[in-house]
Amino acid sequence: MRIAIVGAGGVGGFFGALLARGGANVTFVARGAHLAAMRRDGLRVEGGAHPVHIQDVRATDDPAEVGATDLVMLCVKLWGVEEALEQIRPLVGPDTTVVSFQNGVLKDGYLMAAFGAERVIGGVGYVATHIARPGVIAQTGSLQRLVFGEFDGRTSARVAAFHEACAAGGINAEVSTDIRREIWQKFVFLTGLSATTATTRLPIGPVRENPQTRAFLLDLMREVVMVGRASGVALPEDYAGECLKLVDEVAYDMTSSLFHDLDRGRPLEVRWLSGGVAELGRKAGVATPLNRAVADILALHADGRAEG
Ligand SMILES: NC(=O)C1=CN([C@@H]2O[C@H](COP(=O)(O)OP(=O)(O)OC[C@H]3O[C@@H](n4cnc5c(N)ncnc54)[C@H](OP(=O)(O)O)[C@@H]3O)[C@@H](O)[C@H]2O)C=CC1
Ligand SMILES: CC(C)(CO)C(=O)C(=O)O
Repeated sequence: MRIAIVGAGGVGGFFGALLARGGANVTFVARGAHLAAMRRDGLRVEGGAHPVHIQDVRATDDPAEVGATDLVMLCVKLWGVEEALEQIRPLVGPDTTVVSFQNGVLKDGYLMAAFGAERVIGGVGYVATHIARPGVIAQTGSLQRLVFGEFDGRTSARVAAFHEACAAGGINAEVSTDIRREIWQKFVFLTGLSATTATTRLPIGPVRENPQTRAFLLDLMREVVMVGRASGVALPEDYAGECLKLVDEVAYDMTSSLFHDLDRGRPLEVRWLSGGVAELGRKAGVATPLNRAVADILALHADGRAEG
């Protein structure tokens, strides 16, 4: 299977390395020092249970060199989507499938607008990773999981083929018949985790142990569930409670991609995460004071530091 990974960072670098290890024909679309290091030294994943080193990495900053592929995985930050979508047009032919493993619930709309709904399948990625240094992805904990599927829930040959490629690389991959709900479930978990770790500047361990920050986390997630339900997503009413159990299972020192970006002075995705909850809540008539407060507090950092 010919797979183009657009954005070879925490998510794209990690899952792309596993797909390449499993035998898929993977090309990374990358840039800057990270691209140079991958070309020179290959791509490494460190810190998790199973370190990976792919020596011969196909990587480019010019999608036209690659041409149409079977599947494109979009893994850039949400603030970089517009630029990336323009740039990757040469990767998308009549038979190409496009999937985003970005966070949030608005991402697939961007893909459908750019390439047509028929080319897009839905996806969510669970992993705690970041670029430690050029050419190297650092993983915290052992969580790694991809869930994907057709938006109409049917089983399809393209989803089955991607599932096979993931399994060959050792990815915990699942096909969903209700991918929209999966995307929202991840949104509940992620906005809780990212909002609390970024505002406290601490990993999830201490946040979930302290009764006050634990209640804050639960209430943040409850707001997202209410917005999802009001938007027609079949989330169980007590889904935030279920999510809290998931939060209790992740590594004590796990943070979030938002935390890493804040820590490094990079632009934040908060507009699409807690800010997205507040915006969707406003449209659906659901009050979201906690998510709004998180978005307002982090607004001063949303564009990153000049040197970040
Ligand atoms: N990291 C995590 O643990 C998880 C993240 N996510 C989500 O996945 C998405 C990606 O996050 P993450 O992997 O952390 O992001 P990273 O910043 O680690 O990686 C993105 C990479 O893509 C590169 N990039 C951006 N635009 C382009 C472009 N036009 N051409 C070539 N390369 C480009 C970036 O380069 P540069 O640095 O130069 O901008 C960077 O190397 C986000 O939506 C995030 O919320 C989901 C699950 C887990
Ligand atoms: C919460 C986590 C680490 C889980 O995948 C994530 O998606 C993120 O931080 O972006």
